[in-house]
Amino acid sequence: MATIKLDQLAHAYRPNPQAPSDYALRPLNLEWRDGGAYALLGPSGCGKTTLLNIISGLVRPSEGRVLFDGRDVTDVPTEQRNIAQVFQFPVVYDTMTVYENLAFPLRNRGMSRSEVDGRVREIAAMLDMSAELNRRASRLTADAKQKISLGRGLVRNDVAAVLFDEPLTVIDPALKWQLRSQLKQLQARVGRTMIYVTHDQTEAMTFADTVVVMFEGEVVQIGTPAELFARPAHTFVGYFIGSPGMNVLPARVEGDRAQVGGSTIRLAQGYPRLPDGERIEIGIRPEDLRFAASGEGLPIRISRVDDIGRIKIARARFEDHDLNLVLPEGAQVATGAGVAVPVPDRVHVYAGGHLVEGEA
Ligand SMILES: Nc1ncnc2c1ncn2[C@@H]1O[C@H](COP(=O)(O)OP(=O)(O)OP(=O)(O)O)[C@@H](O)[C@H]1O
Repeated sequence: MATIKLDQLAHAYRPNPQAPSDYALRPLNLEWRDGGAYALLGPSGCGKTTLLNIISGLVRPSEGRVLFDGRDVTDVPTEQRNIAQVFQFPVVYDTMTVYENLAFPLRNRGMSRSEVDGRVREIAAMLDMSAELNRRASRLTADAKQKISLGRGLVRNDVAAVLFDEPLTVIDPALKWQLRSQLKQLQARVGRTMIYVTHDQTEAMTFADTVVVMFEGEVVQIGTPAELFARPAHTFVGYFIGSPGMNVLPARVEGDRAQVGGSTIRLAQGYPRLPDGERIEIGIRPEDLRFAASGEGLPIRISRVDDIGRIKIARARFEDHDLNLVLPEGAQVATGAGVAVPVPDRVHVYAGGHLVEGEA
């Protein structure tokens, strides 16, 4: 196990990068705690795989260093980094049995027969594969093969970290739920540093204690699932996490007032130091807007109410913008006019996409 530190790291696939957009990974400093359960979350093309491959050594960063427990491994090849990696698609030996597949990484390291047997049976039990140990891998479904890949990633207990790159892509949706929570339990039990790459917020939130959110080659927020939800550090985080995502509205902010079109929204704090020339927006979660038929609030017109079971979502227009409100269970709201009342201390202010701290 190891603490993994990325020091002034950046990566460009093209030579002589100049503009930020030339980088697949923009400069970052990041420390992955020993034994932590991390998710690396972001949309397609944001640089997740690049970052993972830099940690495993498949890609050499064009700038900066990778340190394992303080040791510089930037130029150390993958095989010597002691990393287990699980990919999107199964990597198994078809001619071997499930048992032999799981035993392979251990036998390779010269572990004794009884130790190998103990580890293989333990991992198989964790993955509900004990009954299939003697079956040949070629006879198994894609789901089962991917479970073997997961098992092979988890079977060694001497690895610096286990890296998962969208490991549940080929798994049947019903089994996905089960495997996702099993993986979380496994992580807690084996206590190894694990980094799980995904573009699926539910997968990230279920697996990780700490979620690292990436957007356009940049790490835009690192936090617990609750922190990401409560205080998105970037408009992208607000939009990407939560269902529906945060409402983001262009605004003019002066002191403790935000102006959206002809409406004024009171803020919990003042914002005297907003940078010049940046796009100013406010973000309000649909959960932080209360609907009222009339009274003080933002004038809205509800066009549709979607009942999605536990909650209802009102789709509305406000000052020429779309606005979503989450309505509590049992709320009876018809389409038409009303007001939306925001919780003042949950209205966030953003400049150029990044959260700005208010001043009391
Ligand atoms: N070998 C490569 N050569 C050149 N450009 C690359 C290479 N690999 C990735 N890129 C580019 O780097 C950027 C980041 O890609 P990366 O695969 O790291 O993103 P990702 O978030 O993992 O996306 P996905 O979820 O689609 O795999 C993208 O613009 C991609 O086109």
